[in-house]
Amino acid sequence: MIKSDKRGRKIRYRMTWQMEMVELGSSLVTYTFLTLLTVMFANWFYKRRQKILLIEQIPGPKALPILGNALEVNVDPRDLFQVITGGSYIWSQITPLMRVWAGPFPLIQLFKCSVVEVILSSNKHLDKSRDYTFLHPWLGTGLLTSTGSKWHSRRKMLTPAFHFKILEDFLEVFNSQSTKMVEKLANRADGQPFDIFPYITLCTLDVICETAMGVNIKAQDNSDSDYVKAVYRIAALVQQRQARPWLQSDLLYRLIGSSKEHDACLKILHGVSYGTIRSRRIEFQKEKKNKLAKHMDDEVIGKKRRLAFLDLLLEYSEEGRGLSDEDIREEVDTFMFEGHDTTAAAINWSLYLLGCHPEIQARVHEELDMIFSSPDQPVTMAELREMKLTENCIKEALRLFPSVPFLARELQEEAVIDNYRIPEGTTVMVVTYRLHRDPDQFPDPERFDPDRFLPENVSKRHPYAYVPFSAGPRNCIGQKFALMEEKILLSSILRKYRAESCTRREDLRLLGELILRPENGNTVKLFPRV
Ligand code: HEM
Repeated sequence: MIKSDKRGRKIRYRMTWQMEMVELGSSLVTYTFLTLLTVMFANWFYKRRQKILLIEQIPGPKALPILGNALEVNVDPRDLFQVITGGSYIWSQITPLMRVWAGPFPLIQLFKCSVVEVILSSNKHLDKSRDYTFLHPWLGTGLLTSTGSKWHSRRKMLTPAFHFKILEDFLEVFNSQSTKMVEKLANRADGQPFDIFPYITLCTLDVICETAMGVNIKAQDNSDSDYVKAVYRIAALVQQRQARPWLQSDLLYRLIGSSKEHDACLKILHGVSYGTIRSRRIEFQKEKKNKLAKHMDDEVIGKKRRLAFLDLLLEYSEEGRGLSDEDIREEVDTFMFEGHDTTAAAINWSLYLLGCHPEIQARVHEELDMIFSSPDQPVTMAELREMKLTENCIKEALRLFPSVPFLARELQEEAVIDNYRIPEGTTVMVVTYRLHRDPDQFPDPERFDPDRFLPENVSKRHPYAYVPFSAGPRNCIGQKFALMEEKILLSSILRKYRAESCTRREDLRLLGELILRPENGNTVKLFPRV
């Protein structure tokens, strides 16, 4: 071994046998490590190659190495939805499923009911895709975004909060909040065009807070809601990240993305949800004490207590069943978002389409006039059951403009779809917007025709042809709630007013971020019905 002395002269030392052993040992470790790394890389490379070979058999557009098809969707965010659905339209003419590359990640889009059924009906493919991880800073891993055993236990825990008995108790809130909305609209019912979207959104926000959270936040009295603005902005930011692979690493997002704006939105959103939990916790404890003081505890009167959503979570946390404040917060954020934005969009789309089709609106007016003796009569379960045409209009609006225009799962094991082997780890996306326009299931698909939902027509269709609430074990937990709310809010507007839509179908611009909305709001003219 050669070393230098203080003056830089080379000196040859004799290695002791111990030193030689140490050197040999460290070389051995290095060689073993490098060999292991090479084997692991070769193994990874081989497996990836196998997957790519399988994926490449599925029809789809040509893709660049590493970037895949990402550049094709690197467009103005306002154009993204049209680009995605435009591409899917062309491919849906020749194949029920299509392959694209989201950067280095394969993504399979499904457009036909037979292939959608394979995924949605399965008990195996329940995990959400990596696109949902960009929602984690906001929604944590609440019911919408969680996977595996956490999702199972939360779903089981929260299902009783949507029991029909509880939904019936919510009728009072649906009625009172919709009355408030209709009163606010009275000032606008002068035949002048205005955007009705915010009126409906604030009403659905009030509804979800008062029903599920037990807190009246009076959003309708504060038309300039920071919460709603933050929801819209964060949805746009999340979608940008999903579409652009170079913004997906947290580090790069901090360096070149809009992370400051994202964090500012989070501050507003979490501020509202924590505030809601605090208010309800205080009320909930007061109510419990009062009940005890009056010996009104439900167990004493021999009835099992049914708790609405947030009370159920608070009860669980007080019983020490492993629900932290953070756990409650993520569910509250999930339900506040899923529970108001989806329904607001659906009511707006129904009103928009009825405003484009005066002849169908006249039939709805007729139905409502038959059911209600006065425009102010509160809606009960009996009237809800009778609103058949109104319900079919809502269903048809959800077909043409599903509030959730696509959803995605990540395969935990290989799936065979339309004879193609799709390997584990692949993202599979149901393009609901395209599925609902399949001419084999919905002839003349762009036509608004609520009679498609008459029982005799429904029975002719494939059960997975229409899935606005998703389907199977991971379907929407709030779908009954949503339909009740939509029928009450929409009918409360139409009992008092006639609506005319100011935007023609051919001029519509769609914004499909997390929720499908008209880009420029829903401009209508309202006229009082006399
Ligand atoms: C028109 C109204 C609504 C539509 C169209 C709708 C649609 C959907 C869809 C398509 C999914 C599946 C999403 C996915 O797999 O990524 C879903 C899930 C969910 N929805 Fe809704 N939804 C509506 C209203 C509501 C309401 C009112 C609530 C709550 C009160 C709600 C709560 C949820 C939750 C928590 C999930 C996740 C369920 C799970 O993964 O177990 N939704 N919804």
